[in-house]
This record gives sequence, structure tokens and C-alpha cells, in this order.
Amino acid sequence: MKITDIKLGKISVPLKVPFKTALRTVKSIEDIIVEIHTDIGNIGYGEAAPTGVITGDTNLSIIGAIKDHIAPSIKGCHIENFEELMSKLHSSVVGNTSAKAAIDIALYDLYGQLYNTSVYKILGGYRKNITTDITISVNNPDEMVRDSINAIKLGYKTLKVKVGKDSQMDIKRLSDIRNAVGNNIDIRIDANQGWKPKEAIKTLNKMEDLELNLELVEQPVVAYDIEGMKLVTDNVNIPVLADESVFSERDALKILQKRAADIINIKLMKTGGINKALKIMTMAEIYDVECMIGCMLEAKVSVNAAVHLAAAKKIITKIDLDGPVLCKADPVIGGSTFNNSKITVNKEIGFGIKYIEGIEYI
Ligand SMILES: C[C@H](N)C(=O)N[C@@H](CCC(=O)O)C(=O)O
Ligand SMILES: [Mg+2]
Repeated sequence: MKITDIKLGKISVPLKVPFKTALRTVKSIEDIIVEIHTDIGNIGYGEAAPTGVITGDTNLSIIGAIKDHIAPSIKGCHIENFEELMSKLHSSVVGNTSAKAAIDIALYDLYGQLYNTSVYKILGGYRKNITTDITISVNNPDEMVRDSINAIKLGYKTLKVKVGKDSQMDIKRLSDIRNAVGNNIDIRIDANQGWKPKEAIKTLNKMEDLELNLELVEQPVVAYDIEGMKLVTDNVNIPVLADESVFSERDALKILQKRAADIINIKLMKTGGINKALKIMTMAEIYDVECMIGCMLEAKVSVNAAVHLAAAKKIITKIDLDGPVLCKADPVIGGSTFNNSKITVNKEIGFGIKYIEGIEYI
């Protein structure tokens, strides 16, 4: 199965409500779709999300990286030579992890098609069903309480509450939400790099004193401050999860060796796809550290790939794959089933993506 062409397009999918974090506010998903075509008519689908404030990737940089660097290095190659393809993909250009993720996903799709097997089975086939949390955007406390109650009515048992804009107000946000939802709901919080290390320690210890019963705190401090994150990890009881601090295997190794965080959040847009994510998971296994699998604001093509990875691997114990359920509509035909918090991995060959509505080809 030989790669003959790589086509690119854009999709635009409005969100149900604006998505707000300490880093950005977004009203719609504007992602790049990749189609890798082959000489025998198979197509592999991938998706890249332009999360400039986290990955540095924009739609124009994604298009440029694929057109100018990645496509020329993999066109004409055979899917059978998968290891070689991965090596060419990752050495074609530095950085550009979202562009690489889209290509990696499309290549895994074709690899599954080549061997007539669903990707999650090739990767390990650990389980068929997973349960995601849902993000509660950072807003005024009343709005966040309302959004939390609405999420619980839909059956969500875990809320991922965005904080990090004002630590005093964050304590009120969390107190109000915990009061409103009771103690049977898991609450994890994500500061998206918004606090200073000492501020994070003070805020998290206060939240503990108030018995807010938080499952974990995600990326309390700025991504590059590994010492600061370790300081937080060593001085609070709430488990610390490294998100923006871990893109590469080297980043993960540093965090693991220093014991700077308790859990690692793996996202395909940070690792550059499944192949690199697998290496981070193996390191986490060696250090006996659990992993979350997360997503950026992504539609179902790339989130479906993350579902396959999560379904395949035991080391992933926490799921944050709510991208598709935050959207007003789903333009992707095929793939896993998203029924609010319940996700069932699909069994079709490859990733099972059949068609994507409304692609504007570039
Ligand atoms: C969408 C997911 N629940 C999430 O919060 N992901 C990121 C932020 C993604 C973005 O800004 O697109 C995270 O920080 O965990
Ligand atoms: Mg995060």
C-alpha cells in the first residue's frame, strides 16, 4: 500500500458554549483535516488542532509543515514500512507536533486497514468502553455551578473545572461547585499554568482545608517551571498532573526522574501522535506513574484516535476526551460512539472514519 497523495482541508465546528481557560476563549473548533491517499484506493484520515497558546501551532504553520516538510518525506513510501515511515515523519521537521499528530493518525488508520484490524486491537485491545469527564469553563461562580449541575443531569460523574485566573476567586468557584454537586461527584481542576508555585501551594492547601475533596490538579504552574511544579507536588496532598510540561519523551523522562508530578497527561497534539505517546506510556509504566489521556479542542477524527489508544492501554486510568461532546454538531461519520460521558470504541478496520462533512479543501 503506497502513499500517492496527501490532501488537506479545514473544518469549522461551532461549540455549544464558549470554552474558557486561563489561556484562551474559543467559540468554535477550526481544525485541519488530513487525507492520505494510496495506490489501492484506501484513505487514512487525520486531524490537527491549532492550539497556538499551548503547542505554538496555527493552521498556517500546520499546513506549511505538512506541505513543505512532511509530505515530501513520506510520499511514495509503503505503509508496510511503518517504522521507517514514523522515523521519516519525526525527522522531517522539528516541533510542529499537531501537524505530525494528524499525519501519524492517518498512517495508523492505513496500518489498520492494511492488516484488516481495528487500531485499538493492534495497540493492545485492553477494553471497549471508557468514561470521560466534562470541562467546566472558567466563568463567574454562579455560571460554573449552573454548568456543573447541567453536566451531572446528563450523567457525568467527573467534572474538570478550569481555574487559574484568580486564586481567591478559584477557591470560591470550587467551594460553590462542591456545595452544589455534593460529594459523589469527582472534581479535578486544571489551572492551565495560571498560578505561581507558592500561590498554587497556598490555594491547594486551602482547598484541602475546606474539604473540597479534589481528585487532582492539572498544570498548576507555567509549563517550563519543572522545579516550581515539583515544589507544588512536594507540598500539597492533592495529586499533581503534568499537562503543558510534557510534550516529548524527554519531557516525560525529566518529570518522572525528578518526581515533579504524580500523573502525566498525554495528548496526541503534544506528542506528535500515537507512536510517541506509546513511548511516554512505557516510561510511565516503568516509573509506576498513571497517565491521563486528554485532547485539545478537537473534533472526532483525532479524538477517536485517542479513544483507540485509551481503549488499548491499561496505563491510561483517567480520560479527558470531551472535545466532540462540546460541539454543537458532529461532522464526522464513523468512529467511536460518544454518548455524553460513555465512549465505546468502534471495531471497524483502521479507525473506521468513513466521511467528514463540510471539509473545505485547501
Ligand atoms: C478539551 C479538554 N477537556 C481540555 O481542557 N484540554 C486542554 C485545553 C485545550 C485547549 O485549550 O484547546 C487542557 O488544558 O487540558
Ligand atoms: Mg490541561
